[in-house]
Amino acid sequence: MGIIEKIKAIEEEMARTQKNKATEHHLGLLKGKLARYRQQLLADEANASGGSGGGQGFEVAKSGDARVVLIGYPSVGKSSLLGKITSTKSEIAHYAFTTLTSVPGVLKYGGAEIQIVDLPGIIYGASQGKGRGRQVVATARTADLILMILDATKSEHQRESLEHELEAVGIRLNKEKPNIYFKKKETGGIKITFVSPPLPGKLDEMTIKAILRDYRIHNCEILVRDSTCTVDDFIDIINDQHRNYIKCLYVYNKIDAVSLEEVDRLAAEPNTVVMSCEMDLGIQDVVEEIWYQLNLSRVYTKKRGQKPVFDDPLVVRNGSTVGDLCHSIHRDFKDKFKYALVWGSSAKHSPQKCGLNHKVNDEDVITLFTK
Ligand SMILES: Nc1nc2c(ncn2[C@@H]2O[C@H](COP(=O)(O)OP(=O)(O)OP(=O)(O)O)[C@@H](O)[C@H]2O)c(=O)[nH]1
Repeated sequence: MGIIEKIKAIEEEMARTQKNKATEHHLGLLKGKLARYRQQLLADEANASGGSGGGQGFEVAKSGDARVVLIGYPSVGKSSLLGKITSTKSEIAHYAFTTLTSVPGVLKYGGAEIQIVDLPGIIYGASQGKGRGRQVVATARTADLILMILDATKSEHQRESLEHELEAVGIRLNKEKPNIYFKKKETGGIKITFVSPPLPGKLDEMTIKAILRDYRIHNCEILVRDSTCTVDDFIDIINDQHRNYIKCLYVYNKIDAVSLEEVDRLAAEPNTVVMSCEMDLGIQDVVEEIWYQLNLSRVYTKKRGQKPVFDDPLVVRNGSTVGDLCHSIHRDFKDKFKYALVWGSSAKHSPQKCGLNHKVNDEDVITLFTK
């Protein structure tokens, strides 16, 4: 039996099996097997095409301060959005499948440069290893944020099927890595510890052991730190190098074509923004939400006696320190650092004299003094 047939067979068996106390353990084992075969399929595909992410027009060099990847079905308005928020123009035609290669565009936000990549609207079937879908997924893995563009006039099915595809290839949306410690060992057998007893229906010792046997793991240490962890969480942890935890913003386009009630309903969903590219509605909200989700801060530098440079900020993660800023300038810059003057919301008074441990805020201005 080929790998695709094996995957199909397991999926069918899972669909047939009723979920209850007696089948819980068996279902867990099936899930583990499914993850293993899917992994193998993706690896085979990558080898066959000569490396991960191969193919024409897909390998987009990462540039700028962050990367946002647009995913969506054909004709939902991805090209229209890209045309509105970035400096790259892509052709818009009134028929499906116009975007065949990924078009990197740059979104400028207060001097920060965010790379926006539009992927072909052909993601469906990716988890079955179907050609381009798999390449789309390889690029999606490199995203700091996924923008799932959805058509407000279409059914929820579009969102569910995209989520399912991403899920099947190991991309976890808006989810933290499960709180389970796992370390393979050379000897010593299997040691499993639960910080608190597992809740009913959650991950239990018997299922862990069965999955480990299936994965041919005979020596390891496991610490389940959270009693709400599920079998799926455990499978993610043992397949950790093939998992990506990525934030996702759901963007519903074409709200001009649905009722106000429907717009309200969609807008109230978590991690969701609504817009109409055609009517130029909500586009700025999308940009602001992208910036917010990326969790970045811009810090403008200023030379002594001069005005700050507002078009070329240092861009760092929220919560970064002056030390992190120095590091982003140059690896060795910290060694030369004497002190900094900071203006802005992180400063107690303007300017505040600070050391390397001072935490900066978005839009602060800084002057660095060196030895
Ligand atoms: N009613 C309405 N139509 C829109 C809106 N935005 C885009 N469209 C239409 O939807 C169609 C597809 O738009 P594109 O921007 O090419 O969509 P795409 O997702 O890039 O499509 P592919 O290139 O096929 O992946 C075009 O005919 C647009 O005119 C909108 O806000 N409202």
